[in-house]
Amino acid sequence: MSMSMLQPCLSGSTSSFPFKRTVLVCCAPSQQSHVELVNGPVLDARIPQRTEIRFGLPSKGRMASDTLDLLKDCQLSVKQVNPRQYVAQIPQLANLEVWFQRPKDIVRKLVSGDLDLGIVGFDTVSEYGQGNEDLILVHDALEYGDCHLSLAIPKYGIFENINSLKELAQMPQWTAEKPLRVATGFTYLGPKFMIENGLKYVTFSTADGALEAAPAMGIADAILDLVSSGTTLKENNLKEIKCGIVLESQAVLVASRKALIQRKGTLDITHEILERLEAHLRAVGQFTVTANMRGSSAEEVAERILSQPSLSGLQGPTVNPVFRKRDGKVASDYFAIVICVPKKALYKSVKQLRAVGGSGVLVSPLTYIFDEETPRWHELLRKLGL
Ligand SMILES: Nc1ncnc2c1ncn2[C@@H]1O[C@H](COP(=O)(O)OP(=O)(O)OP(=O)(O)O)[C@@H](O)[C@H]1O
Ligand SMILES: O=P(O)(O)OC[C@H]1O[C@H](OP(=O)(O)OP(=O)(O)O)[C@H](O)[C@@H]1O
Ligand SMILES: [Mg+2]
Repeated sequence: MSMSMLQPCLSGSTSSFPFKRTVLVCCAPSQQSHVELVNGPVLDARIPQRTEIRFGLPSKGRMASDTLDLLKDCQLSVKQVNPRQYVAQIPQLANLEVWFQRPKDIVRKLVSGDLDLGIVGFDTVSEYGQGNEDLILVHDALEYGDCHLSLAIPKYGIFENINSLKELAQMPQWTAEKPLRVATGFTYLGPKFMIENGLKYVTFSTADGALEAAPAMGIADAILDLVSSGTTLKENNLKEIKCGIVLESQAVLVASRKALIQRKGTLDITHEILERLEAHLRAVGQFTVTANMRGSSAEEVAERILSQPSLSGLQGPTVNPVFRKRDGKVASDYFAIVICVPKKALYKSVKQLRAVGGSGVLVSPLTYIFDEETPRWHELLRKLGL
């Protein structure tokens, strides 16, 4: 494992944008030409000229398949000719190109204007976006990729009785000459967190993976890495500490503010994607339940249903008369009822339905629940000042 020492950026700066552009002048003066090296994204008021809207999705890693599955569930299936082809289409969304990229490159390319929209983990937006105001969270909770970025220390040795960030900070061992050594891939968020929490004597090293090995190898005292199940920490004799969580993360939809405002069609496409995501994620936790109930009127049936705590549905039950012909007359002594029920409460709800006379109970999955309002859309317009 190669670990390069990083200078902890203890200057207190929270943003390293805009990046600088270096212009090298080479060749003899007579045949002078300019070679422009771009060291990083430049905060530029213009956006690259193109007519297509670009949507960045994770090309591999643990976010990749869950992202495609979510889009598919929203009827936005991505058509990719083969897995090594990095450009694809979503037939439902005209004029949109999907580009498969590594999550950190999605964030970098949103900042540089080479992508307009993207789905990545919130940790990646925070680490590689570095607070850049051009990045806008359109949907902050896509409900997969859950993890948290956390500081962890060994369970043994000098750390045996250390259980909080405060106790770690107060350990007499850390001095200017012998600072706390932290191994992390989060070289922006790590130092920022330490500064904000008043840890003065800290130094950082980085590696591309298997960071949990660093303390046992004697390379670091602590690590700052993503945790989901906690198994990797446990298997390497490490523990999390109180107040040691830097951020909670899950998959998010992020956009470039400049693209939303300046690139024709971006706002409309974002609206459609957002509406589908919100409506689908609301629906995921619910079932539609239909049943028949005998009764004298729709009101009387509704009253019986509403007497049960788990049967009120999203906005109360829908009760429709079922008409039947009896002795030559059309009558309705049966009613069809429709309610939405949280998946977790399904069995309880079915029992309550039966208790008030429900029969022929049908349960079906829901694809979307479109509300009148899309709260996140209004929030987006507000952020954009529109
Ligand atoms: N246990 C976890 N460890 C790491 N990432 C996780 C975990 N659980 C969820 N994630 C999410 O998955 C994202 C992508 O992780 P993954 O390691 O697959 O990709 P990557 O970091 O781009 O690839 P690599 O680790 O090869 O550089 C993370 O940024 C995070 O949002
Ligand atoms: O809490 P857990 O469920 O155990 O997950 C946490 C581990 O998963 C990630 O590593 P990854 O699998 O990406 O391997 P890597 O170290 O090679 O990046 C992360 O960097 C942790 O090491
Ligand atoms: Mg990884």
